[in-house]
Amino acid sequence: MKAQNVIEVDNLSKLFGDFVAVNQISFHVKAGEIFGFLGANGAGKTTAMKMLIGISSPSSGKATVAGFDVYKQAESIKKNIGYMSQKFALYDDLTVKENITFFGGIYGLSKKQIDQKRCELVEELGLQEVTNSLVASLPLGWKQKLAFSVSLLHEPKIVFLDEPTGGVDPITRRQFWELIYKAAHNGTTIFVTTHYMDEAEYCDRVSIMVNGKIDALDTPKKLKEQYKTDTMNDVFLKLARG
Ligand SMILES: Nc1ncnc2c1ncn2[C@@H]1O[C@H](COP(=O)(O)OP(=O)(O)OP(=O)(O)O)[C@@H](O)[C@H]1O
Repeated sequence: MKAQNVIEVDNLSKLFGDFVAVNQISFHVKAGEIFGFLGANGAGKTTAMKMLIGISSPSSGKATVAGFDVYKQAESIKKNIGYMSQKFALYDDLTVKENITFFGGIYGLSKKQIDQKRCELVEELGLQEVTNSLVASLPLGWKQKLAFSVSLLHEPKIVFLDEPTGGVDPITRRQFWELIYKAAHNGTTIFVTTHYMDEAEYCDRVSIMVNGKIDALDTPKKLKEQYKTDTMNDVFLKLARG
């Protein structure tokens, strides 16, 4: 692994029977980068991400995450990353405090570390009034911000976010992205999938998957120049429509 790359992917593929869900993708992500992983529904983003977080073995190709091989060192990958998706987030039937304590324990933090992290997190997110409320009772945007912060409890090198802001309004999404910027500023690498093109504009670099392949990869500025458009939305539409 080159020193500055925390994710290196080389010709990675995943087949389900005869169906090629991920087709020989190659890219790298640098330390501290916010990397947007875009594609239409069914393009293969989640399948690719599952290989990178060590829960699905590739059919062929190579990849390392945080310096660990996805085939042989999946357990080390899991210890060095954070993960958040719409489907896997927090426990609705535990309180804010209980969720932080539970996940802190899963991530191997001591009681002292958990208490300290909980104080910082509650302060940062302004959750003082709701620490003993069930997560189920919180607005979705608060749940997302809390889930993101919980995914960073063990200070992972990389955090993988699979459509983290689905279903909330643009202002709440913008607030979520402020947390992302802060984490990136502190050195955490962000790998994020999204269907919101305003969010694609916030990324350092963006890849766009079409039918299992990466058809474009660059900074939002360069992609807009290359496709002669003013918005990432138009870049996306040009690629997705072929
Ligand atoms: N376990 C599986 N078995 C068979 N096919 C699968 C499996 N998982 C995913 N696929 C197929 O692989 C393709 C890519 O799916 P994937 O979920 O990776 O897409 P995606 O880009 O994440 O889409 P979305 O934006 O809707 O989440 C789809 O056609 C999907 O039906």
